[in-house]
Parts: sequence; structure tokens; C-alpha cells
Amino acid sequence: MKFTKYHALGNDYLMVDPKDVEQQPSESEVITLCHRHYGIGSDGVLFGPLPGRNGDFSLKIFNPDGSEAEKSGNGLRIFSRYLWDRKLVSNEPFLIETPGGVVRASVSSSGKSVTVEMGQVSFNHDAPNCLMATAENIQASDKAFIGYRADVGNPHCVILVDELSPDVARKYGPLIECQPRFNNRTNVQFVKVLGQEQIQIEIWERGAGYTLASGSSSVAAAAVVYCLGLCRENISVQMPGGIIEIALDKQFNAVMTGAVGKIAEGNLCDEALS
Ligand SMILES: N[C@@H](CCC[C@H](N)C(=O)O)C(=O)O
Repeated sequence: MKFTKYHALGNDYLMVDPKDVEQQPSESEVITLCHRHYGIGSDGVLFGPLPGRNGDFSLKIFNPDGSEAEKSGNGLRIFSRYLWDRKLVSNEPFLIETPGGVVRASVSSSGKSVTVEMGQVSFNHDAPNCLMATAENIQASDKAFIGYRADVGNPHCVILVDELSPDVARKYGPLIECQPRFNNRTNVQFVKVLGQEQIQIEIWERGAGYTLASGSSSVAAAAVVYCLGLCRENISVQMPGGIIEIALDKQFNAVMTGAVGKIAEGNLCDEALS
């Protein structure tokens, strides 16, 4: 199976193009592709470009556990870069349709930077247009947290902390991801506010685990701290993999800008999939 591998601040994805395969990768093929020992290794698979009904292009996003995600910020930037590399887009903005909504993207800096209008953040996974973040008590093993739901097209639970470390995300992220209060599991962000325009986050992604960066997580975390009045509307989100810039308006429409890099092109042998 032909693939192209990219990363967005260390959040790596395999692009599989419908023109190169007979059908969409199955759940077990996605699991193998993403496996870091038995496959190529990645934080997810992007399947596109597919014909768009409401956008110029349509994209499907899969997590390493084989589940389908509604949206991915880094995935959208990587997909935009892939379209740019294939000369399917220029520096003009274009539309991408995902199950989590239609976004407008534009590529700059010779493909190395992509801006995506991610749409409006809602603070309730089940009610679009909920523009008030609500605190929820979340118990995870020995620890009591206060979390805020944010829907960026995909679901997030944003937790404010004073002390941040990868271990916090690795230990408590999986326990929160699968709590029954979240209908379709959730992505989890642990957030430290560094200043009025700067936050630091550690991420536990639904279906992927600990990742070095996440675009939709950056949007969710920025929207919550802005809504709570802890930060202004332009926020730099620091993650282990690097920085994403988020700009919000008063209705919580979010614009995300960040880097993308190309890693490799190749073929996964049929033997690996058998
Ligand atoms: N890495 C992504 C998020 C990918 C999807 C996520 N794991 C989910 O299941 O919602 C990003 O950059 O947003």
C-alpha cells in the first residue's frame, strides 16, 4: 500500500490516497499501518482526497486503534500540505470537508506552514453552539480534576493544572478518555496557563494515546482558557513537539496556524497486512 508520511510538530500521519488503492484501508489495515513495530508507525491515517459535497476536497481520519475521528487539526494541516505537494491547491484558500465539519485552509512558506479556520468551538459535546464552558468534577483513580468539555468537531476534555508533565497525561489521560460520561470517548488536555497569551499543554488523544502535539487539542484548550477569561484571544499553545498559534473571536471561531514537515514516501508490503 502506497503511503506518504508527514508530521505536524511530531504528530505523525500516513497519507493514503484513494487513487493508489482499490478501497479505503480496513480497520485492521489502519492498525497495522500505524503500528511502530509491525507497520510504518504513525499517530493516524489520513484517507483522501475524496470528492467533496460541501467542500473542494473530503478527508477521512483514522486513529491508530482503527477508529474514525471526526476531525484532526494536525491531520488537516498535513492533508493541506499533501494537496499542495500534489499541486492540487496553490496558495489560495480551499475547503476541506470532514465528518466534523467543513474548514477553510491555506498553505504558505513553500508548504511548511498551514492555516486552518477550524470553525466554532462548542462547550458541550452534544449541543452545538453552547458558548459557555462548564466545570465538571472528574475523578481519575487517586486524583480529582476539574474539566471542561469542548467540541471542535471532535470531543475534548480540557483540564487546568498547576503542575504539568508527560506523566500526568500518560497516567490520567487513558482513565478519563474512556469514562462513561463521554458518549464516544474523549481527547484529554492538561493545561497550564503561562500568561495571557501563552499556555502549555500535554495531550492524551482518543484512540492514539500520548502524542507530541495536537491541533484540535490546541484549539480546545485555547477556547476554554479564553472563555474562562484566563487568556486573551490570540494564544500560543506550547506542546512537547512545538508551538501552534490559535486566534479566537468572541463567538469562539478558531483559526489555527502551525508547521508541517514531509518525512517519507513508500510502500507497505502486502506481507505486513496479511
Ligand atoms: N492529532 C489530532 C487529533 C486526531 C483525532 C483524535 N485522536 C480523535 O479521535 O478525535 C489533531 O491534531 O487534532
